[in-house]
Amino acid sequence: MIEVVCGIVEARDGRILACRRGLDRHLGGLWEFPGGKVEPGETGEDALIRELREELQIDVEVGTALRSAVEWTDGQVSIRLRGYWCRISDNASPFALEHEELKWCTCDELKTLDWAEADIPLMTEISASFR
Ligand SMILES: Nc1nc2c([nH]c(=O)n2[C@@H]2O[C@H](COP(=O)(O)OP(=O)(O)OP(=O)(O)O)[C@@H](O)[C@H]2O)c(=O)[nH]1
Repeated sequence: MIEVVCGIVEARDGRILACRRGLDRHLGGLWEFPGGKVEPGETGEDALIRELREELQIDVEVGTALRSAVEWTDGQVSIRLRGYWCRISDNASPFALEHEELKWCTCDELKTLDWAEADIPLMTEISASFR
């Protein structure tokens, strides 16, 4: 089981960052929350800070973890996905080094995107927190 962490990156205006995976990657073209695999010796928070620097060139403050940890497999790849709320600093703007597209979304816009399957339970929890 591969440990994967992702960031629910919230801007000041409450919008959340959705990222579309590169077309040539696993689950290419689907939407995800930015993040990646936890390396040996890293905490989830460490991995998230590293990944968001590497793929979006942003620094974030990592906050609380979502309650849902999602176990998902397609028969070849098995992951445990954990999400953390993150704050982006005021003047930072993400740059898509690895993603096909980035989008700052309202809660309603998030629901319209075509998400990687493992992200659906995270989405449900996030939507509930906006009610
Ligand atoms: N980052 C991320 N990965 C996700 C999400 N949902 C989901 O199923 N995954 C899957 O989790 C795995 C980890 O993804 P990744 O490719 O971002 O990780 P990485 O940057 O460390 O990988 P790499 O450098 O080995 O390609 C992939 O199989 C990816 O398809 C998500 O919301 N965020």
